[in-house]
Amino acid sequence: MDNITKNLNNTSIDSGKNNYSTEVQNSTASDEDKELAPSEKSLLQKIVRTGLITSKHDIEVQRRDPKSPLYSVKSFELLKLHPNLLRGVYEMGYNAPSKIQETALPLLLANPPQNLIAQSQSGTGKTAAFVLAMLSRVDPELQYPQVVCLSPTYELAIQTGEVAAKMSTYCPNIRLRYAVRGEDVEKGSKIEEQIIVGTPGKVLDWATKYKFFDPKNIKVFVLDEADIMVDTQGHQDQSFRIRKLLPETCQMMFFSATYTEDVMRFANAIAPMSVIIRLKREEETLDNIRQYYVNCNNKEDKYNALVNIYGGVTIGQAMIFCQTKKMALWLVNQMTEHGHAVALLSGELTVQQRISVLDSFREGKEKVLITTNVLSRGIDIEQVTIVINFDLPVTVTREPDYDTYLHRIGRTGRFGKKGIAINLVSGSSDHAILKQIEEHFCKPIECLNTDNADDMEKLGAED
Ligand SMILES: Nc1ncnc2c1ncn2[C@@H]1O[C@H](COP(=O)(O)OP(=O)(O)OP(=O)(O)O)[C@@H](O)[C@H]1O
Repeated sequence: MDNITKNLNNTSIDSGKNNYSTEVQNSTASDEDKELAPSEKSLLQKIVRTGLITSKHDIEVQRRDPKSPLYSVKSFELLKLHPNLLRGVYEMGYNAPSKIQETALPLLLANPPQNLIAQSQSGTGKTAAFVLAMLSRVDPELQYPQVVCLSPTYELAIQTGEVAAKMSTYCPNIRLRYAVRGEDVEKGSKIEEQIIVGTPGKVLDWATKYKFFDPKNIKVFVLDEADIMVDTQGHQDQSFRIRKLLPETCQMMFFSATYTEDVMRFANAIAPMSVIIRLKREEETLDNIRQYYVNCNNKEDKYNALVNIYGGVTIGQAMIFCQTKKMALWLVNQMTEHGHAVALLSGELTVQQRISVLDSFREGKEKVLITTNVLSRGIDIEQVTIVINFDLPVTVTREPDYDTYLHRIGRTGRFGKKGIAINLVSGSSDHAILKQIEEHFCKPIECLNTDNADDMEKLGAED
């Protein structure tokens, strides 16, 4: 990744000049009862009944359903983005903002700046929401970092930077620098790019040890996957130490699909007077992701179920999650021995290997990616139609890890597309965990018999 410093090219953005109000907080209420056309109603019923969501038209219908996370009453024009940013957004194929985008953006762009702690379901466009806010706040005339965005993993930092690069295609003077493993700055020099996207350790080093930028100039601080940043020991220390270096007035933006009560309290303490956008528990899982479980006796049995699914469904692409690297490796060996082309991404690969595996999977060279929790969050690959939990996500004390479950299954069903999540369960403890997950999210997880042709047909029909 030599050329990781990206010049996010073209014309300038006059940030911070828009005088936004917070009227958006109530913006959806007046349109709540807007009547749908009969054809839209019947399509909606079909969606609710079958979970079949495929076309752009379906997404447009979801935009009109007040219960959908894609619901929006505004256009991007009404969000008063800079025309050059707007051009970039439309060029990315975004026709209208999602619910989180139309709610968060006016708050994030209002003056004086205010802090925001935002929750929205996986794949509903949080990244675009905070990236647009970051880009809008930059003063392109100033050649030093003004925005810091922290991601929990290398892959996610790169993905976020790539979204920013695309969105700012027509903003030539805004530039971004990645602060991730393998990236270096010449000793004694200063970073000139206005935006830093990176992982907490590297950003902290650059700010304190090497003094590559002055944290006092930072006016926007974004924590993507905020809950894990606040909740994981290493990330927490580093994120807080960075926060302490920033000016009191620095605008804080926290985004995630999940927050525990503790994390929410903590976030509120470090980002005082925040506006909070939260979901109800039953809103956290997406209806467009159908959830199943398969009864298995042991890991060999799980492997057989997997092969049945693989053979029985014309899947787009699948991500398979294992709890340990060891299990992931075992599964990769099993599958390759039996002639299946699969990719493996786990934490011990080098960063170059990780990016190359992900690129290859993104390009569709492998249909199956076997991984661990390292890829459970944020990764956005549109063609992933099935997520399989080879192992259920559990904590070290073998309690259900609800948040990881939600993030893992959220790798499919991106932005209103349909998706399937299949849990392979063996033994009574697995069953108990699955039951708890089902009850926690108040969403049914149906039994699937992979040896039964009817069941497999049902699955195939939803593919
Ligand atoms: N307004 C929009 N119109 C069309 N597509 C969009 C829009 N906003 C985002 N998308 C697309 O939706 C997909 C999911 O968006 P994104 O990755 O931002 O979701 P997220 O909420 O950050 O997900 P996660 O919780 O998994 O991190 C992406 O492929 C993105 O390009």
